[in-house]
Amino acid sequence: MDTFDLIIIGGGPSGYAAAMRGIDYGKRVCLIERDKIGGAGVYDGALSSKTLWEVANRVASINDAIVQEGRDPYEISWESVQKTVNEAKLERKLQYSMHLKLLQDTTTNQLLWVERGQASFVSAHEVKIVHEGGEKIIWGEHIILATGSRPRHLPHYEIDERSILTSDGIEHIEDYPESLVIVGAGVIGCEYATIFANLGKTKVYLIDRQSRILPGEDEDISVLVAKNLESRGVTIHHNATLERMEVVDGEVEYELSYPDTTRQTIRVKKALLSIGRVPNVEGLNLEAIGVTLTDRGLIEVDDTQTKIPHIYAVGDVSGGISLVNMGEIEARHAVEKIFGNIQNRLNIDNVCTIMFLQPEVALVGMNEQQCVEKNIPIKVVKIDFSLIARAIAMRKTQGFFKIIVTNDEEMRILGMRACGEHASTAIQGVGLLIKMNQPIEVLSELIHPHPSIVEGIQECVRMLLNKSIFKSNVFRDKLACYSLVDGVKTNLETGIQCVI
Ligand SMILES: Cc1cc2nc3c(=O)[nH]c(=O)nc-3n(C[C@H](O)[C@H](O)[C@H](O)COP(=O)(O)OP(=O)(O)OC[C@H]3O[C@@H](n4cnc5c(N)ncnc54)[C@H](O)[C@@H]3O)c2cc1C
Ligand SMILES: NC(=O)c1ccc[n+]([C@@H]2O[C@H](COP(=O)([O-])OP(=O)(O)OC[C@H]3O[C@@H](n4cnc5c(N)ncnc54)[C@H](O)[C@@H]3O)[C@@H](O)[C@H]2O)c1
Repeated sequence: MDTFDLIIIGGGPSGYAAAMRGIDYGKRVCLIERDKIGGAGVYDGALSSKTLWEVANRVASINDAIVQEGRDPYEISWESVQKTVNEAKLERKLQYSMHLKLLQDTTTNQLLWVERGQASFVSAHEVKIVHEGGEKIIWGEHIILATGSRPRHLPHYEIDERSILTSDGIEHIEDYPESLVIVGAGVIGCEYATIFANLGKTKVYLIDRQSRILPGEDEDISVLVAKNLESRGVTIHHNATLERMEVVDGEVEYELSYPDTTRQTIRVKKALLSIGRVPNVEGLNLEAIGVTLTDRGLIEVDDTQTKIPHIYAVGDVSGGISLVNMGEIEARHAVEKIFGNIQNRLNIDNVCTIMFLQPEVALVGMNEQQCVEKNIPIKVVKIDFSLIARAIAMRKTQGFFKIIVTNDEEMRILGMRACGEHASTAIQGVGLLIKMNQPIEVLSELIHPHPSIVEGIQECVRMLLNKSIFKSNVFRDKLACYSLVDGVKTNLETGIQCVI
C-alpha cells in the first residue's frame, strides 16, 4: 500500500493550496480529485462567472456610451460569450495540469502524487480511491478534507439544468434566454442578475424573500445595487415567497405570494436557483471514523481540525466563509499546523471579498448592521465617489467608501465597504491596516498617487481626524461622519441625534 505524509481529498482551490503547502515542507503528498482540478474555483464558479461578468460589464459600458450618441446597441452572441469563458477556463486548466505534471516528475525527489477518483475512508488512516479502471487503498499520516460544496436544491422542484438551473448549469445554456427568473437574492443571484442585465438580451426577474436584496450587507449597498439592476430592466420581487415553480410547455411558470396575501403567476423561459450551497460530505464514510458534522451538515472543525486529531477539513465543506481566498488560507493554515507546529489560531478579521455587481462592491471586516447587532459603539465615515478626482475623470462617479472605526480615541478600523470603480483594489490597503493593527493616522499621512480612487479612503480617514480637504458641513449630501452608540445616531458635524 502506498503511504503518504499527507492525503488531501478534493482538488478545488482549498485542496490545491493544501497540496502545495505540503510539498513546501518536503512531505509526501497525495491529492485526490474525482472530477476537475480547480473545482468551483474555476468551473461553474469563481473564474467562469467572473469572466462572464467582465464580458457583460464591457458590453454594458460600450452600450452606455454608444446609446447616448443615438447609435444602435452593440450585441455579442452567446456563442462568443461562452468562447471567452471557455478560453479563461482552459488557460487556468493548462496552468494547473502543467504545474502538477512537472511537480510529479519522477526523476527528481518526487513529493506530489495526483490520483483521479472518488475517495472515501476505509479507516481513520486509510483512503479508498474508486475510478473507472478500478480501485486502490492508500495510507496517510494526516488527511485533509477539501471536498467543497454544490448548489442547494429546493425540495419538490426538479432541477433538470435545462429549464430550471443552478450555477452548475447556467453557463452551459445554448443561447441567451429571452427571460430568466432568479430565485435567491444573495451573492450568486445578484451576480447573475447583473451579468444577464448587462448583456442586455434577457429580461431578468429576481425573487427576494426579504425586503431588500443582499440582506447581509448594509442598506446603502442593497439600495444602490437594486437601483442599478432596475435601471437595466430587472424586476425585483421583494418580500416574495416562491409558492410554485414548474416546467410547463418547455417554459418555467412560477407563482409568488406576498405578505398582503396577493399572488402573482409569471412565465419565463428559464429559472436559476441560487439559494446557497451544501457541503459535499456524502459517501466519504465519515461516520465510520468519527468525523462529526454540524447542525448545518458541515464538517465540524475547531480551527480547521476535526474531532479526529490527524484529520482536518478546509474550505466550503467546513463552512466558514465560502470563498476561494478563505479556502486557500484555511488550507495553508491546516498544513502549517500539521507540519510547521504553529500555535496561533487562524485570524480572519481582514478577509477581503468582492461582489461582482453593478458597481463592484468590496468588503473587509464588519459592516454597520453587524456592529449594531453586536452593540459595538462605532464611528462611521462616508465619502461619495463624486468627490474623488479619479472618479470624476473616469466619468464614473457612482459609489462610496464607508469606513467603520471604534468609537474611542484609538479609532481602530473594524471594517470598510467600497462600492464603485476600483473597489476591489481599494479594499486591500485597509485590509492590511487591520491585519497590521495600525492606526488610521498611517493612511492619513501616506502620500497617495493622484488621481486615484484610494484618495477617497484617505479623505475618509482625514475626516475622522478633523483634517479633511473637503468639509462635511459644506458637502452634506456627499460626506457623512456619524457615531452609532446604543441605538442613537449622532452626526459628528452638527451634533444632531436620531434614534435608529
Ligand atoms: C457561481 C459562483 C461564483 C463564485 N464566485 C466567487 C468569487 O468571485 N470569489 C470567491 O472567492 N469565491 C467565489 N465562489 C466560491 C468559491 O468558488 C468556493 O468558495 C471555492 O471554490 C471553494 O473551494 P473548495 O476547494 O473548498 O471546494 P470546491 O471548489 O467545491 O472543490 C472541491 C473539489 O473536491 C472534489 N471532490 C468532492 N468530493 C470528492 C471525493 N469524495 N473524492 C474526490 N474528490 C472530491 C470536487 O470534485 C471538487 O473539485 C463562487 C462560487 C460559485 C458557485
Ligand atoms: N463574489 C463572491 O465572492 C462570490 C460570488 C458567488 C458566490 N460566492 C459564495 O457562494 C456562496 C453561495 O452563494 P449564494 O448566493 O447561493 O448563497 P447566499 O447565502 O449568499 O444567498 C442565498 C439567498 O437565497 C435566499 N433564499 C434561500 N432560500 C430561499 C427560498 N426558498 N426562496 C427565495 N430565496 C431564498 C436567502 O435569503 C439568501 O438571500 C456565498 O455564500 C459566497 O460565499 C461568493
